[in-house]
Amino acid sequence: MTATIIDGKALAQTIKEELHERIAHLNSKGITPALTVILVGDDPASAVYVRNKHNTFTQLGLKSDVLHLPADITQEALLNKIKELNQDPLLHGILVQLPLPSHIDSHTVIDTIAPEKDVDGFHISNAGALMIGHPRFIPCTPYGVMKMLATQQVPLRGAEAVVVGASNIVGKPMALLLQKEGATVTICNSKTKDLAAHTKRADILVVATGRPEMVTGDMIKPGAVVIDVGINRGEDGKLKGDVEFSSAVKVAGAITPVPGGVGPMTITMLLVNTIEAAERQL
Ligand SMILES: Nc1nc(=O)c2c([nH]1)NC[C@@H]1CN(c3ccc(C(=O)N[C@@H](CCC(=O)O)C(=O)O)cc3)C=[N+]21
Ligand SMILES: [Mg+2]
Repeated sequence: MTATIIDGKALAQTIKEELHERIAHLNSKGITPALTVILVGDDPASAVYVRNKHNTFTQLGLKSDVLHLPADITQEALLNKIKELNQDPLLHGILVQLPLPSHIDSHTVIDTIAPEKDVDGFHISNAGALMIGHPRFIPCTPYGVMKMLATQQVPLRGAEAVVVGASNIVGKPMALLLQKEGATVTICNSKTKDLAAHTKRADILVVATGRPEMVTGDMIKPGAVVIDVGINRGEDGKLKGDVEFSSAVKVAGAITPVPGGVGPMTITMLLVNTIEAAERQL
């Protein structure tokens, strides 16, 4: 038995094709959805993601700007730049690429973005909206995972879901979205005792730890749906997930690959959120 491979790249393509109509409608009203990505410093991995986002946006006819700021920019100067962008009526989305240099407090930065332009869904008011079950902008990675589960028709009501990783960007919003659909959700973290005892109970296992190949086949319930959010670049330049694919694929019922799984869906949901931000102007 070998698992179904959940093709994130193909699903991303399908969703993008469905967006053409919405983009054309906005265009007919004189609106071009526009995103500005702020990149601070010159982390090579961040530069790759920012380039991927920019290319995806321009391919669909959306406006995309990258604002590249020096690593030693003061927090005040960065906040002022965001406040300026908040005021621009032709701009619908603002994304500050994370991580930021250590002299900058990322919470302060994110909460300076106008919530209605926070297409990452990281602002405290967007996080709160999701928490109470009335989401405004849903963070792109967990949003993309929910689309993958829906397309695979994975039953969520009453399912045992285990999320490994408790970040504000992935783990916590992922857990809330699964819970909203009626799953029983366990959130594990780096201090969890006997992680395998939890993961082995999961019908749906989402792994977002940033630790390469830490979940292995023996930690997976036979037939489970395994979602690998990890993107770790090895010394050989190859991408590795947080799940050891070679052993997991023999046990799981369905699994996302890395690359070509969650990553392309993240970018697609950023498109969706930016288009939605623009549609609020209609
Ligand atoms: N404010 C903010 N929002 C983010 O959404 C955000 C961020 N900061 N910081 C970094 C992470 C990472 N991230 C990825 C997006 C797409 C791929 C992606 O497209 N991956 C491809 C391949 C990428 C490759 O080849 O390097 C794949 O998995 O198939 C990966 C990673 C968004 N992030
Ligand atoms: Mg995101």
